[in-house]
Amino acid sequence: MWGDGGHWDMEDIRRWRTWRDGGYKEVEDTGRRWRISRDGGSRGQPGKGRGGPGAVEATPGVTAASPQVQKVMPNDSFYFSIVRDPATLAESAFAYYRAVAPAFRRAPSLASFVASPGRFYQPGLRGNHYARNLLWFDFGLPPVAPGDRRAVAEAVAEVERAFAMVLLAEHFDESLVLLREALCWPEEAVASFPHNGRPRGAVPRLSPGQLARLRAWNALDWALYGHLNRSFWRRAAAFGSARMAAEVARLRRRREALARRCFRGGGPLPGPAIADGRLRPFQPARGGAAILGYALKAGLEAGEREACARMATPELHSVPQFPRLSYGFCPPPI
Ligand SMILES: Nc1ncnc2c1ncn2[C@@H]1O[C@H](COP(=O)(O)OS(=O)(=O)O)[C@@H](OP(=O)(O)O)[C@H]1O
Repeated sequence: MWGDGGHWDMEDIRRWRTWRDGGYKEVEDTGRRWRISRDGGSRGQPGKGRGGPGAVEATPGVTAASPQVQKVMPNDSFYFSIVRDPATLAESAFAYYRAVAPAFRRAPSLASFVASPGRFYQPGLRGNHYARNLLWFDFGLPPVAPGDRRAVAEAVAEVERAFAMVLLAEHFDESLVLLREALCWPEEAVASFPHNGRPRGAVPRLSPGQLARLRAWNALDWALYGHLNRSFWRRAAAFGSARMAAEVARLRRRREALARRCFRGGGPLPGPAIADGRLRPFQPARGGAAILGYALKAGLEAGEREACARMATPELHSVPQFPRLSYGFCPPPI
């Protein structure tokens, strides 16, 4: 994603900064931990992305939903987030957060964790939020029993109310097309590259049975994801399938051309092969697969180099630049 990414754990950060009225304001974390992630939570006044100069926020976790955030964000802020199938999210988290989640660490392998996660999981242990219902956690939703259908439905409705749009990681390009449309962004605004990926071959293939087990283990996330997935496809249908296909194809062509122009090797490289520390993605502990990033081609002229570097920069280094990039472009309504 364009510099987003939750592989960066920000548990120790108690404040985050947001841009408004030409200056930075610090927003106090309400006390619980949060992380920049592929999903997140925020209340505020969603759905008014059109027509105003309001900020655009791809939110981090729950604390973005706090009244403190609402105080400093413009009323017409456009809040969006992104979710992923909880089964593949769980596999990714197992690979990435093994060192910090006791439930993952205690399991001798992914297969044994998937076979009986309850054997290794103890609720409340520091780091175990990575091991169960991570989307739910990141959205800051209250802990409810998965069988409590009413409570689950209320929590899901709250997310739907808070976010003008929730994207799907599995359909990242379609998501970018819809986001661009909602915000009247120019095409170049969504020219971006996947970050924090793993080399092909390093991602284990889960069997249908394993996928089902992980979805059952993450039942709250599965309920949330199912709902948001349906909303996403309703929006995509309204956009039009032929139009979507054409825009996605154009986005991919643009990305390929940019990759050839900007990056050494024309694509992602394992982090350790990237000499520039500002472009090297964080590498998780405990011998996981190398996380991929991008190295710039030699000989780029200054302007191009800066543009390429922006797209190559992992979230760890690019988050501080977010505020100045956060603007919508829709003309005001007449
Ligand atoms: N553009 C795009 N399209 C599809 N998939 C993408 C994209 N960008 C990132 N990714 C995948 O997201 C995973 C990394 O996510 P994050 O950077 O958010 O990190 S985290 O897992 O939340 O910590 C990581 O998934 P895994 O490889 O399964 O771990 C990335 O491959």
